[in-house]
Amino acid sequence: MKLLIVGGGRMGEALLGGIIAAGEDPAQLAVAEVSAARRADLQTAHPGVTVVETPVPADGALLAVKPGYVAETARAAADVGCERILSVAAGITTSAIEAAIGRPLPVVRAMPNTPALIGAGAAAISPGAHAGEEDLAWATALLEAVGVVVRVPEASLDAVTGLSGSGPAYVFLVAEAMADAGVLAGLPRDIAETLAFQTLLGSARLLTEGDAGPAALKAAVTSPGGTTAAGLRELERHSVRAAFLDAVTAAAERSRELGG
Ligand SMILES: NC(=O)C1=CN([C@@H]2O[C@H](COP(=O)(O)OP(=O)(O)OC[C@H]3O[C@@H](n4cnc5c(N)ncnc54)[C@H](OP(=O)(O)O)[C@@H]3O)[C@@H](O)[C@H]2O)C=CC1
Ligand SMILES: O=C(O)[C@@H]1CCC=N1
Repeated sequence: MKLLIVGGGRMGEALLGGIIAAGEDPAQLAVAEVSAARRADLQTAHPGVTVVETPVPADGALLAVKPGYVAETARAAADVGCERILSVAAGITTSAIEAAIGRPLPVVRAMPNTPALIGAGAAAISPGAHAGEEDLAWATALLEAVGVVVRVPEASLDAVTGLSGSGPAYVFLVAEAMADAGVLAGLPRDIAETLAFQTLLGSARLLTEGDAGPAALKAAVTSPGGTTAAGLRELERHSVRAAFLDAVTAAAERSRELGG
């Protein structure tokens, strides 16, 4: 096996689906998942992938279990002969994983996000004490198959978790709120959702595909004395900007707590 994913939950399956969609041969992939019901779902959704209850040997193991299970699953993957470990768990440090394994195996820590499922993920990675350039290149290639990857010092991974790891949930909340607002303004639900979701998609593409930053793009929508200025005044009055600052700060702090 090229890759063993330990934990076939929401993040594990998003990465599995993204990696297969990017062209990886399912016969080279295995998933170890404790829940029998999840194993059945995974086998149906991803034909050709080896779905097992406990880890099997692979070139590398990607740990996508809850933070509390990382130490035991890292040890189990190392014990069956996986040659390097990539953990995507919030908060759990490479030194904690290395201590759990008890011998110098390369460990890389990453924080991806669920848009990896459609190849639009954002991930940051950091090496552990025994991970070299080859190990980082392995982890980068894996995650680049499903989105963009940046390298950060490990101390920054909690901030990454608060911003882009948890970030899709903030955007989905905004999407819900915009669609609700359209309904409040008198639009049918399906039309409000189509317009709200496409507005988010188009705006994200302008941010990522063009040269202009958010301030210039916002100014281009905001006519003097017009509708957008009236709407933005309400967002500022409700401290939406401060709410995002607090949300990312709280999520980063929670990531630190999970590690402790
Ligand atoms: N969801 C997200 O958007 C993101 C999550 N992450 C990280 O990914 C990790 C997984 O999160 P998420 O996918 O949301 O969680 P889930 O609960 O959806 O998935 C974890 C899965 O692992 C299974 N599991 C638990 N112990 C073992 C074990 N020993 N061997 C094999 N499988 C096991 C769980 O089974 P059971 O439920 O029966 O215990 C569950 O199916 C977390 O550490 C999280 O911090 C990182 C970035 C984004
Ligand atoms: O909510 C969580 O703890 C995980 C980590 C980042 C996204 N989901």
